[in-house]
Order: sequence, then structure tokens, then C-alpha cells
Amino acid sequence: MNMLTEASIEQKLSPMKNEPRIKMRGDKVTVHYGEKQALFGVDLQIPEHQVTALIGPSGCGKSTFLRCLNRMNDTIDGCRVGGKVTLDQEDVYDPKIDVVELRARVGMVFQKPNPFPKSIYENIAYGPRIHGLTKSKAEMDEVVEKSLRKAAIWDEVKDRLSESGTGLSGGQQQRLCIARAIAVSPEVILMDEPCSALDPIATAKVEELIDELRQNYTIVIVTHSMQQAARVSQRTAMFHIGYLVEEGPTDKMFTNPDDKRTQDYITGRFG
Ligand SMILES: Nc1ncnc2c1ncn2[C@@H]1O[C@H](COP(=O)(O)OP(=O)(O)OP(=O)(O)O)[C@@H](O)[C@H]1O
Repeated sequence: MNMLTEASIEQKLSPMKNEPRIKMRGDKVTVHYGEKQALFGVDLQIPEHQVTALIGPSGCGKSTFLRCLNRMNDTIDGCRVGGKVTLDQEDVYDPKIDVVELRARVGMVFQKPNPFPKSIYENIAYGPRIHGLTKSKAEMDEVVEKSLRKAAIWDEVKDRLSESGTGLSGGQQQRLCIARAIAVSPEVILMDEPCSALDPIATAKVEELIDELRQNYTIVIVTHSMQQAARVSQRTAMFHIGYLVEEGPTDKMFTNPDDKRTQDYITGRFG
């Protein structure tokens, strides 16, 4: 009889050494908006504790795919998602899934900073409060401070926590929104062109922050900036008219892509 040793079982079950664990996975993902099909059978793995950049010409389906990962497409009338999306191997479209809890585990930062018209403190405290994550004012103070520190904005706002979040600069507002996403202890953070409304200095700060955040979180970012994808991501996925063209390590995608469409896009020949 062929006896499997403990070591060989371990080898079969665990991923190859140095290979990151796969945090999320899209399997033959399709999306329709009414009659119009926007995604065609997208297979994409999102490795844990890495930044995955989604690139491709306007309208190719990057944001649509991003929104499949935390079911934000559910909020769009007439939008239907097919195929499978998993988070830690759990089907996120399973009817048993609590969507509010899913969106706390898979948080989102949008293109335009969108703080609530409330104090800086309340912007952060709101999520932990509705999810019942803290038991006392002292605990909440700690969550607020930690989240703002992790989003690299604590020093700029610590003396004005009761002032409105909307009074901050655009770059500060975006870091506030990142702090708000962090406050509910997400595992994955989705970012849809998070720097497109920011100036180069604020952009550099947010990019630096993304790099620090990946130690604790898995990040998926949609970006139109090839320089940004190259600077912040470890993996890049190239989309074109609803199809995933190719994906791989960012340095390979930018120096030696397999597909001519990727080559043309990253060198600015189309898009
Ligand atoms: N709410 C919607 N209703 C109908 N069609 C939509 C909707 N959102 C997106 N689409 C269509 O789906 C396709 C993919 O759009 P999506 O926004 O995902 O592309 P994108 O690659 O993120 O584009 P961009 O880079 O311009 O933001 C496009 O043809 C778009 O017109």
C-alpha cells in the first residue's frame, strides 16, 4: 500500500514555500449590466499581503471586477454576476453570506475621497460602532488613534478630531477614508483609482501608505497610471474589453509581457 507520510501530506496541502497564500479568487467571473456583458470569464487569483494592480484601457472592466470582490455590484440595478468569487475559499455570493460583514472584511476606498459630513473622530468611529467592535469610549479612542496612525494621518489631525472630515485637504481626506476602511479590521482593501483626485505630493503619500499597508492587508488597486502600478504593486492584471488578457509579477508585466496588447498599453500605444 502506498503510505503517505505526514511530510508528504503536508507538502500536498500547503502551498509551495515562498508562494503567498491566495486570499481571493475569481473563477470564470462574468458580469452583465442588463443586456450588456462587461466581463467574460475572468480567472484571477489575489495573493495575500501583496498589492495587485488592475490595469487596462477605459471601459475594459477593471472597476466592475473590483466591485465583484465585495459585492458592490449588488447595489447596481440590472447588474448580474456569474462564475465564482471566493474569500479564503468561501463563496462570497453564497446566499448565507452577510454582505455587511463581507464589506467589513473586504473594505473599499473610492476614486473621490468621500468622508462623512461628520467629525474626523466620527468618520473612524462609525464602522466599529455599527459592527459592535468596541465596548467602551476608551477602546473606541484607541481604535480611532490606531486607525489614523496606520493611515499615516494621525499627526496631522490629532489636535482637531472634533472638526469636520470634509474640512481636510483632498489628500488628507483620502487618508481619512483609508483610516475609516482600516478601522473595522478588514483583510482586503479594494482601491478604485484612489489617487486620481490628488496632487503629486498627496499621491506620493498615499502610495507610500499602500506599500506599508500590504504587510497587514491584501490590496487590490485599479489605476490608470502605469507608473503607479509599477511603483506600488507586486502583481499586475491587464484587462481589455471585458477579458483578462494576462497577469503576472509586475516587473515581468512591465518589462516582458506575453501579450502584445499589454505591451502596446504599457508603452502608451493605445488606451
Ligand atoms: N452601472 C453601470 N451600468 C451599465 N453599464 C456599466 C455600469 N458600470 C460600468 N458599465 C459598463 O461596463 C463596462 C466596464 O466598465 P468599468 O467601469 O468596469 O470599466 P473600467 O475599466 O473600470 O473603466 P474606467 O477605467 O474608465 O473607470 C463599460 O462598458 C461600462 O460602460
